Amino acid sequence: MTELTVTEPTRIDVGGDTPYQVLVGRDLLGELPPMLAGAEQAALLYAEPLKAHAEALAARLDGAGLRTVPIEVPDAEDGKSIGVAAGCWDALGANGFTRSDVVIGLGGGAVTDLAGFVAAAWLRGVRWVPVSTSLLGMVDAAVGGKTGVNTSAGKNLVGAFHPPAGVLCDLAMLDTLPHADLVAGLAEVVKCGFIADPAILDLIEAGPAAAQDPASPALRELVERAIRVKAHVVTHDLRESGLREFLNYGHTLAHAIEKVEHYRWRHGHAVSVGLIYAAALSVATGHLSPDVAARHRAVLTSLGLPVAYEADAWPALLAAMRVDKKARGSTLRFVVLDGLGSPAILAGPADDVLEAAYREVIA
Ligand SMILES: NC(=O)c1ccc[n+]([C@@H]2O[C@H](COP(=O)([O-])OP(=O)(O)OC[C@H]3O[C@@H](n4cnc5c(N)ncnc54)[C@H](O)[C@@H]3O)[C@@H](O)[C@H]2O)c1
Ligand SMILES: O=C(O)C(=O)C[C@@H](O)[C@H](O)[C@H](O)COP(=O)(O)O
Ligand SMILES: [Zn+2]
Repeated sequence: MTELTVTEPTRIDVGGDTPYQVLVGRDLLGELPPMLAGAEQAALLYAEPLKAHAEALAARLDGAGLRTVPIEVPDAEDGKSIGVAAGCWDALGANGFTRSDVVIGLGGGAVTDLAGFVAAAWLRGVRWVPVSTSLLGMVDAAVGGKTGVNTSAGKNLVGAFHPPAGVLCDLAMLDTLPHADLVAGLAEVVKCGFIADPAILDLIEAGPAAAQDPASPALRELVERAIRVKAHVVTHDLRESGLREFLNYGHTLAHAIEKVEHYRWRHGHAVSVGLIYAAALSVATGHLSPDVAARHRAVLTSLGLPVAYEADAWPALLAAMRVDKKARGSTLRFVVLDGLGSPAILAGPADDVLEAAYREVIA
């Protein structure tokens, strides 16, 4: 008789005022109903590529005695708008959602950011659970309670800190994730390697192909390591009054690229270019040695991530960076590296220094 090995999920604790667990494993949907205890209804937000998964999840929730209200939203960044959120609130109202009911976001980071924001504002805050289906969502977006939508002025400019009741990272979901989206998620994993856990970089360098294989033990280890980095940070600084800013390494330029590209670039691709820029800025301001900056380029390139952007985009990028959330008045603030695992804040660099660093990024 063949013996079946049941692998228990890894449970990663996130602390703070409202502690919760991030579960990582395969075939985890059975873990969801206990997280929803006390709810009569669950709104299930998803986008079209996850429709089959949403139907399966709704059937499971119905079987557990919950009335499921499926809400299909536009895919990817098209769903991260105040108009889409308003449509979701209309659906909650039409179905009489009360404070004991829950919102579930089934999808990548875009859907879970939207779902969390819908939950944060409905009745001034109801429970929500992200069921993360993309690599980027698992290692980053679903963890930490940053929720929100984009506005015409920029990325994630409206939102709320609203921690979830729990997070499901079902690695089996990655089997259907397009390869380009999987690789995009690795940019945030690499970010965690540089700001906090260099073992991540060693693992990727030892096997860039395994890092891109959803079924590999290497990818599971990368996922868990990146989640632990984020869990530690948000446990100690949910509202980004200090430590949490370091998770924004590479993001000042990344968000500007996304805006200039009208959100048609993947977030992870923009972060990859942003990491090259942040490393170059760290070198240009005397924080970092050039060999660590070169390691950024080597690791990201080995994964097939983009490391360059257009020369003539600089004025538009600089303008977009001025509404970065880390700015204080007219002073731009960047996350830089003093060394591996040693992030710091650079405040008010001169425009010519910013432009000189950008030359390292030009295609
Ligand atoms: N809240 C946070 O802390 C935080 C952190 C990082 C990123 N983000 C946000 O997350 C978003 C990026 O997330 P993303 O990279 O997951 O992009 P995404 O949510 O746009 O998903 C990318 C694409 O993959 C599809 N997809 C997702 N899972 C799938 C699956 N299992 N099978 C098939 N298709 C699947 C989606 O439908 C979409 O078309 C950005 O909006 C970014 O700003 C938020
Ligand atoms: O969780 C955080 O804090 C981060 O900065 C993680 C980032 O990877 C993520 O893209 C986040 O959404 C960016 O936040 P923002 O406040 O700069 O919009
Ligand atoms: Zn990010």
